[in-house]
Amino acid sequence: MDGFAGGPTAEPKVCLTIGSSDSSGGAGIQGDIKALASIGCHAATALVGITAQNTRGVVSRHTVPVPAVRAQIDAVLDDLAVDAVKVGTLWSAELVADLAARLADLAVPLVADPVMVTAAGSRLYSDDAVEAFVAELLPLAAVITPNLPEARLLARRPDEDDPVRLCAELARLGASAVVITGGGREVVCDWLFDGHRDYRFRSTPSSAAATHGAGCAHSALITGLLARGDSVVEAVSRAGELAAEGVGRGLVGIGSGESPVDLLDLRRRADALSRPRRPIHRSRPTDRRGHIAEGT
Ligand SMILES: Nc1ncnc2c1ncn2[C@@H]1O[C@H](COP(=O)(O)OP(=O)(O)OP(=O)(O)O)[C@@H](O)[C@H]1O
Ligand SMILES: Cc1ncc(CO)c(N)n1
Repeated sequence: MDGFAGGPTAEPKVCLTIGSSDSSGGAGIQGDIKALASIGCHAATALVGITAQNTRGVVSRHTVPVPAVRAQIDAVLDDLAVDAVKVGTLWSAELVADLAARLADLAVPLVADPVMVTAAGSRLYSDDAVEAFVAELLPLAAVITPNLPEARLLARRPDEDDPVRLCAELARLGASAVVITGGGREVVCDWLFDGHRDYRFRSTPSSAAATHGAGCAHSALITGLLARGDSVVEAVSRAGELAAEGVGRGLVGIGSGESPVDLLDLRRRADALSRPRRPIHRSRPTDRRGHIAEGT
């Protein structure tokens, strides 16, 4: 059972994710939708870019015009009661400035994942977008979630190896809370500064080469968990565990490069559907879904 025996007790929260399409379906907006669904959240989306991408890297990228991004965000915020917002790929300073202007008065948590380089090593930002992010979006965010190379770029500390010092520097630049993710084959450790204390969350590293989308899933999970009312520390801790599980059961075999994480446990779902169905005994004829046919 999935815990619905007595009927659902909580309504799904609504999260808006602002980011780019990944044609291979593992990261970006597609990854966010799956990660949010895995924790019972409804994902609304605003596309800022389109990548032609597979598990080996980004082949080409196209930006969505800033007014078209703004129109998507307005359409969602004007109608849906959004409980938290995530921002991913940065693309350009013009986009970052417009997002900051639109999101400045947001009354719900904003999670900013400054995606600059993908797991396969492809670059997804312009230099002026980094400066604009630090000046305009970073101060608005409840949490920022760079990985170690991204944290060095944002903090302008190219030689700093200590995540705790990088968290402190990003907090000094105005971030309310900073998570530096440290996925890897040998050690997996995320560092958090929540504005008060430093924390370290270790996960068991999965040797499976299925980390495509791990960072997007992690920040989307934090967004959904904040929407559900978790504190920053709780959300970061649980998101790290769930992301690590997603890597552990990642879809090795899909794509020849860095295969996608799996937050939705697709193998279990595929397996459940391929088992023979039990016959339905009813006195009246049923349709293919087992519904009793009308008028009989
Ligand atoms: N090999 C691994 N084993 C277990 N968990 C992992 C592994 N790699 C990453 N993770 C998990 O995924 C989360 C995201 O970490 P990672 O450092 O890979 O993000 P990222 O570099 O921003 O990813 P991306 O390039 O997809 O944006 C981490 O919190 C960690 O828990
Ligand atoms: C579109 C997109 N966003 C984010 C990432 C991060 O891995 C990616 N690979 N592609």
